Amino acid sequence: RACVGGSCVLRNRNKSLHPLWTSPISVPGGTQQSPINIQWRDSVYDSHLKPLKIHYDPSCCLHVWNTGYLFQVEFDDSTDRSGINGGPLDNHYRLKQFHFHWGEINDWGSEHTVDNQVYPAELHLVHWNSAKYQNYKEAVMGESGLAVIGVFLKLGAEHKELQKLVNILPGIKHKDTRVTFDRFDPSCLLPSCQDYWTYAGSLTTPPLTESVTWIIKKKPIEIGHNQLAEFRRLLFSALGEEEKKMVNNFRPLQPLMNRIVWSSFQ
Ligand SMILES: CCc1c(F)c(F)c(S(N)(=O)=O)c(F)c1F
Ligand SMILES: [Zn+2]
Repeated sequence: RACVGGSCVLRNRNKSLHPLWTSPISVPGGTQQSPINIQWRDSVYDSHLKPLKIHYDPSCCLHVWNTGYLFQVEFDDSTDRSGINGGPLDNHYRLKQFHFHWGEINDWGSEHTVDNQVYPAELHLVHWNSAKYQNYKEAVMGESGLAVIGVFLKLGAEHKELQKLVNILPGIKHKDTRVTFDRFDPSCLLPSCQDYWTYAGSLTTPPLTESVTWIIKKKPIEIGHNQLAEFRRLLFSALGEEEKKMVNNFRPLQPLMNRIVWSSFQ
């Protein structure tokens, strides 16, 4: 650490690691961090878990941008038009954005694992508690602030609707670039099976706050090899900087500690 004028600058000791992970990878004192390995046989069926109710209005879709760590599709969250409730949730949660995490090769890339099985990518749909908080920024920092649906991606048939998004990725190759993207309903990216696991966790990116109710779908969706290859053509780096491929943008597994993973199915 080089502490100048009270602000500590972490030295990036490891050039190949994305800057996000040269800082401590777990929050000091964090007791419910994400992602985790879900051990299927240790998960506990909760008969009181209701079906998750999901409604997304395609007209809420605004744009896609390259955050310098992943690409993110942003939604208009000024009304409750798009969101979720039911399942493990006590309130309505508004859809704010969705994004993916993936590897440089097909052998890894997801953040969560199931019985230590890794998937090549994982989709996260991020929602915030609009009954308890005024906006997303406050919800990120607060108790029961966020609900994130996680969907595993496996290689197989090309995903027709996802192709709409893949087609515009060349337009956001570099960090902080953005393109308009509208009339997209992300429920087309959910598996038809309703089964899910749920547990109390955190953001997997800074600020790593423990404000997330995770809802991890049991069944993966399929995407084509060429579609995942297109994700890997994105860059962490900005225009004019030395090119760094946007790959391996997942956080390492975190300890389960004193938590139970609940299942909506037997
Ligand atoms: C601060 C914006 C943000 C989130 F709110 C979030 F929940 C997640 S994640 N992987 O836990 O779903 C992000 F990756 C992320 F960048
Ligand atoms: Zn994520």
